[in-house]
Amino acid sequence: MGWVGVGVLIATTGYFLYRYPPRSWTEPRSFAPSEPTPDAPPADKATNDSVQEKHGLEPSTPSIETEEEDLQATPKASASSAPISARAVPTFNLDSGESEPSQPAKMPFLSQTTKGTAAQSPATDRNDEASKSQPSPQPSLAPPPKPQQFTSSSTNNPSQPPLPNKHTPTPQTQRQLSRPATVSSSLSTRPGRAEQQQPSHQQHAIPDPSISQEILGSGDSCTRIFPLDWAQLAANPKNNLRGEGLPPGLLRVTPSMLKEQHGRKGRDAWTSYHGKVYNISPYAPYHPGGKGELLRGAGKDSAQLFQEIHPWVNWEGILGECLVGILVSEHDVQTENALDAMD
Ligand code: HEM
Repeated sequence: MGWVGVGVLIATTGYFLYRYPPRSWTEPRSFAPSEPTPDAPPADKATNDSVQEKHGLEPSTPSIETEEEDLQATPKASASSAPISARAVPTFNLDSGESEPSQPAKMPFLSQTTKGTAAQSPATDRNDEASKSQPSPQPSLAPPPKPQQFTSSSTNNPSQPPLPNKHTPTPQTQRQLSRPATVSSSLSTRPGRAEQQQPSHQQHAIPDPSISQEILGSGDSCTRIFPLDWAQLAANPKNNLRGEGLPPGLLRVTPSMLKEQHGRKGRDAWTSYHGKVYNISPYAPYHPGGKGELLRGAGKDSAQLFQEIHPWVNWEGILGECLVGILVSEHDVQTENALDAMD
């Protein structure tokens, strides 16, 4: 019997050596992934079982040979080494819990998605929220900067008294210094000023012309009114901006007549500009430079003053409705009067 067993062992060993020569032992994994079949593990198991059963009948089989046979028993048995070769390639090891934490670090564009899904997990929710709340650069979480509000109290110069008196056109005191681009651009030819001015967002009532007339006799100065108010006032044909008691046509105004219209003692303030005479009293409360500045030209020609200060301002566009007459010399008027007397 012993010889028979030895013979069977030699025969078996010779058969396997013939079937799987030793040179193929060094490359058992080269063909392992090429035969991954869904039923590989059962087939592998069955093959191993059959081998074990065979070795179970051979108690004298060396363990070294058994391991060699386990690895290379059949081609399907080689496929059983697929997990080993898969472990060698980390990208295929989806079951490994070690690769998941390192994945977001390698791929930042996936880290947010990973965080987003992980944030839904209660286990990692606290850590993620803590990490989000601390270094979060989202500006939407911060309150927006409070817009700067320009109120009459904030824009008014403390040294410059407001206009809460009887001479002030009532609805304009709360919006001094605010200028609409549309009106100002139409009234001024100065380049770049329209961009600096704030858009209008208010409705302005047309001031009562009687109030404007009331201003004429006042001694107020530094009245700054919204130019739109003056534009609306000038656009109203019912407002007699030329003054009370004047004939409908243009007057022939001599320098002596002009000098008498100085704006005091209940008289309107007239001024001349390029041969035309204007009643500047209605515009006084609306003059951006102040009433006192404007009245510096009362009773005389204002061309030089006007050109020195703001040559870009459209005089005719602002004071067109205030045109009283044309400036003539004293001699012309005397001659005309003499001719009238002769007739
Ligand atoms: C005749 C004597 C006048 C004087 C002494 C005078 C003086 C001034 C002064 C000091 C300013 C302020 C300038 C500034 O804040 O930068 C000003 C602004 C202004 N004045 Fe006169 N002014 C006179 C006549 C006029 C007239 C007749 C008009 C209208 C036709 C007028 C229309 C304006 C306008 C629209 C502004 C604002 C200009 C701007 O902000 O660009 N001024 N004036």
